[in-house]
Amino acid sequence: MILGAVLAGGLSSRFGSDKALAELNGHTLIALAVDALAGWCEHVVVVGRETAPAPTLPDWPRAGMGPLAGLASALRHACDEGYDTVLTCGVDAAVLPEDLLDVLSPAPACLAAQPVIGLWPASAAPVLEQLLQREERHSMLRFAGLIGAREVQTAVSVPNINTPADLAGLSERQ
Ligand SMILES: Nc1nc2c(ncn2[C@@H]2O[C@H](COP(=O)(O)OP(=O)(O)OP(=O)(O)O)[C@@H](O)[C@H]2O)c(=O)[nH]1
Repeated sequence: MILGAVLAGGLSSRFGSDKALAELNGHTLIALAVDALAGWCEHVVVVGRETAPAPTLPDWPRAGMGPLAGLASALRHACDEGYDTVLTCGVDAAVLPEDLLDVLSPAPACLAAQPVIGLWPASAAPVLEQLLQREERHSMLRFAGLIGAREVQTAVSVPNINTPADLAGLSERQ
Protein backbone atom coordinates (compact mmCIF):
# COMPACT_ATOMS: atom_id res chain seq x y z
CA MET A 1 0.00 0.00 0.00
CA ILE A 2 1.29 3.44 -0.92
CA LEU A 3 0.72 6.58 1.17
CA GLY A 4 0.93 9.82 -0.83
CA ALA A 5 2.49 12.78 1.00
CA VAL A 6 2.57 16.32 -0.34
CA LEU A 7 5.46 18.12 1.40
CA ALA A 8 3.99 21.58 1.75
CA GLY A 9 5.88 23.55 4.42
CA GLY A 10 8.64 26.03 3.72
CA LEU A 11 8.75 29.76 3.24
CA SER A 12 8.05 30.28 -0.50
CA SER A 13 10.57 33.12 -0.24
CA ARG A 14 11.48 33.05 -3.93
CA PHE A 15 7.78 33.00 -4.86
CA GLY A 16 7.00 35.96 -2.58
CA SER A 17 3.68 34.53 -1.29
CA ASP A 18 2.38 31.11 -0.25
CA LYS A 19 2.96 29.18 -3.48
CA ALA A 20 0.71 26.32 -2.36
CA LEU A 21 -2.24 28.68 -2.89
CA ALA A 22 -1.08 30.04 -6.25
CA GLU A 23 -3.31 28.90 -9.11
CA LEU A 24 -2.69 27.09 -12.39
CA ASN A 25 -5.70 26.71 -14.70
CA GLY A 26 -8.07 27.62 -11.85
CA HIS A 27 -6.69 25.08 -9.37
CA THR A 28 -4.36 25.74 -6.47
CA LEU A 29 -0.94 24.11 -6.72
CA ILE A 30 -1.60 22.19 -3.51
CA ALA A 31 -4.88 20.78 -4.86
CA LEU A 32 -3.11 19.74 -8.08
CA ALA A 33 -0.40 17.97 -6.07
CA VAL A 34 -2.94 16.13 -3.89
CA ASP A 35 -4.92 15.05 -6.99
CA ALA A 36 -1.78 13.91 -8.78
CA LEU A 37 -0.68 11.66 -5.90
CA ALA A 38 -4.24 10.34 -5.44
CA GLY A 39 -3.89 8.72 -8.86
CA TRP A 40 -1.22 6.35 -7.51
CA CYS A 41 -1.87 6.16 -3.76
CA GLU A 42 -4.50 4.62 -1.49
CA HIS A 43 -4.51 7.75 0.69
CA VAL A 44 -2.91 11.22 0.52
CA VAL A 45 -1.78 13.49 3.36
CA VAL A 46 -0.32 17.00 3.32
CA VAL A 47 2.63 17.60 5.62
CA GLY A 48 3.77 20.92 7.03
CA ARG A 49 0.69 23.13 6.89
CA GLU A 50 -2.54 23.26 8.85
CA THR A 51 -5.07 23.88 6.09
CA ALA A 52 -5.12 21.73 2.96
CA PRO A 53 -7.46 19.84 0.63
CA ALA A 54 -6.46 16.56 2.38
CA PRO A 55 -5.73 15.42 5.96
CA THR A 56 -2.68 17.19 7.39
CA LEU A 57 0.32 16.18 9.52
CA PRO A 58 2.85 18.44 11.25
CA ASP A 59 6.55 18.22 10.43
CA TRP A 60 8.67 16.02 12.70
CA PRO A 61 10.45 16.83 14.99
CA ARG A 62 9.38 20.42 14.32
CA ALA A 63 8.68 22.93 11.57
CA GLY A 64 11.53 24.90 10.02
CA MET A 65 13.81 21.93 9.31
CA GLY A 66 13.04 21.60 5.60
CA PRO A 67 11.24 18.96 3.54
CA LEU A 68 13.00 16.03 5.27
CA ALA A 69 11.03 16.83 8.43
CA GLY A 70 7.87 16.45 6.35
CA LEU A 71 9.11 13.13 5.02
CA ALA A 72 9.93 11.94 8.56
CA SER A 73 6.37 12.65 9.65
CA ALA A 74 4.93 10.87 6.60
CA LEU A 75 7.16 7.80 7.06
CA ARG A 76 6.17 7.47 10.73
CA HIS A 77 2.47 7.83 9.79
CA ALA A 78 2.94 5.15 7.12
CA CYS A 79 4.50 2.76 9.68
CA ASP A 80 1.69 3.40 12.17
CA GLU A 81 -1.06 2.92 9.58
CA GLY A 82 0.35 -0.12 7.77
CA TYR A 83 1.59 1.44 4.51
CA ASP A 84 4.82 -0.02 3.16
CA THR A 85 5.80 2.87 0.89
CA VAL A 86 5.45 6.67 0.73
CA LEU A 87 5.29 8.61 -2.56
CA THR A 88 6.21 12.27 -2.05
CA CYS A 89 6.09 15.45 -4.05
CA GLY A 90 6.16 19.16 -3.27
CA VAL A 91 3.58 21.80 -4.09
CA ASP A 92 5.93 23.12 -6.73
CA ALA A 93 5.58 20.29 -9.24
CA ALA A 94 2.04 20.78 -10.49
CA VAL A 95 2.55 18.49 -13.46
CA LEU A 96 3.90 15.01 -12.73
CA PRO A 97 4.76 12.52 -15.50
CA GLU A 98 2.27 9.67 -16.02
CA ASP A 99 5.00 7.06 -15.61
CA LEU A 100 6.32 8.55 -12.34
CA LEU A 101 5.56 5.51 -10.20
CA ASP A 102 7.16 3.15 -12.74
CA VAL A 103 10.25 5.36 -12.95
CA LEU A 104 10.62 5.45 -9.15
CA SER A 105 9.88 1.75 -8.51
CA PRO A 106 11.26 -0.08 -6.69
CA ALA A 107 11.77 2.15 -3.64
CA PRO A 108 13.93 3.83 -2.54
CA ALA A 109 14.35 6.30 -5.38
CA CYS A 110 13.97 10.01 -6.04
CA LEU A 111 14.26 12.34 -9.01
CA ALA A 112 17.84 13.55 -9.35
CA ALA A 113 16.67 17.03 -10.38
CA GLN A 114 13.94 17.27 -7.72
CA PRO A 115 14.60 14.87 -4.82
CA VAL A 116 11.45 16.05 -3.00
CA ILE A 117 9.74 13.74 -5.52
CA GLY A 118 10.52 10.22 -4.38
CA LEU A 119 9.36 6.76 -3.39
CA TRP A 120 10.49 5.82 0.11
CA PRO A 121 10.12 2.63 2.19
CA ALA A 122 8.23 3.22 5.46
CA SER A 123 10.92 1.07 7.11
CA ALA A 124 13.39 3.96 6.61
CA ALA A 125 11.57 6.00 9.31
CA PRO A 126 14.05 5.20 12.13
CA VAL A 127 17.08 6.14 10.00
CA LEU A 128 15.56 9.51 9.18
CA GLU A 129 14.44 10.10 12.76
CA GLN A 130 18.00 9.47 13.95
CA LEU A 131 19.32 11.94 11.38
CA LEU A 132 16.87 14.68 12.40
CA GLN A 133 17.14 14.09 16.13
CA ARG A 134 20.44 15.97 16.01
CA GLU A 135 18.30 19.02 15.20
CA GLU A 136 20.21 19.80 12.02
CA ARG A 137 18.73 20.61 8.63
CA HIS A 138 19.77 18.07 5.98
CA SER A 139 19.02 17.82 2.28
CA MET A 140 16.75 15.21 0.68
CA LEU A 141 19.77 14.02 -1.32
CA ARG A 142 21.78 13.42 1.87
CA PHE A 143 19.02 11.13 3.16
CA ALA A 144 18.64 9.49 -0.25
CA GLY A 145 22.36 8.69 -0.21
CA LEU A 146 22.17 7.38 3.34
CA ILE A 147 19.54 4.76 2.45
CA GLY A 148 20.97 3.93 -0.98
CA ALA A 149 18.11 5.49 -2.97
CA ARG A 150 18.51 5.60 -6.75
CA GLU A 151 18.58 9.13 -8.18
CA VAL A 152 16.59 8.77 -11.40
CA GLN A 153 15.87 10.93 -14.45
CA THR A 154 12.52 11.28 -16.18
CA ALA A 155 12.23 11.38 -19.98
CA VAL A 156 10.30 14.65 -19.76
CA SER A 157 11.63 17.20 -17.28
CA VAL A 158 9.30 17.94 -14.34
CA PRO A 159 8.57 21.65 -13.93
CA ASN A 160 9.74 23.20 -10.68
CA ILE A 161 7.79 26.28 -9.58
CA ASN A 162 10.02 28.47 -7.45
CA THR A 163 9.05 31.92 -8.71
CA PRO A 164 5.97 33.63 -10.20
CA ALA A 165 7.84 33.61 -13.53
CA ASP A 166 8.11 29.78 -13.36
CA LEU A 167 4.33 29.59 -12.89
CA ALA A 168 3.65 32.06 -15.70
CA GLY A 169 5.90 30.03 -18.02
CA LEU A 170 3.95 26.89 -17.18
CA SER A 171 0.56 28.56 -17.80
CA GLU A 172 1.78 29.66 -21.25
CA ARG A 173 2.90 26.14 -22.15
CA GLN A 174 -0.51 24.61 -21.40
N1 LIG B 1 6.78 19.71 5.12
C1 LIG B 1 7.71 20.58 4.72
N2 LIG B 1 7.82 20.86 3.40
C2 LIG B 1 8.75 21.77 3.03
C3 LIG B 1 9.61 22.43 3.95
N3 LIG B 1 10.43 23.27 3.26
C4 LIG B 1 10.08 23.14 1.97
N4 LIG B 1 9.07 22.24 1.82
C5 LIG B 1 8.42 21.83 0.59
O1 LIG B 1 9.40 21.27 -0.26
C6 LIG B 1 9.18 21.71 -1.61
C7 LIG B 1 10.45 22.37 -2.10
O2 LIG B 1 10.66 23.50 -1.29
P1 LIG B 1 11.62 24.70 -1.70
O3 LIG B 1 11.12 25.35 -2.95
O4 LIG B 1 13.01 24.20 -1.73
O5 LIG B 1 11.47 25.63 -0.43
P2 LIG B 1 10.38 26.73 -0.11
O6 LIG B 1 10.60 27.11 1.30
O7 LIG B 1 9.02 26.25 -0.49
O8 LIG B 1 10.73 27.95 -1.06
P3 LIG B 1 11.98 28.99 -0.92
O9 LIG B 1 11.77 29.75 0.36
O10 LIG B 1 11.83 29.87 -2.12
O11 LIG B 1 13.23 28.16 -0.92
C8 LIG B 1 7.97 22.62 -1.59
O12 LIG B 1 6.83 21.88 -1.95
C9 LIG B 1 7.85 23.04 -0.14
O13 LIG B 1 6.51 23.29 0.21
C10 LIG B 1 9.47 22.13 5.34
O14 LIG B 1 10.15 22.67 6.21
N5 LIG B 1 8.50 21.20 5.65
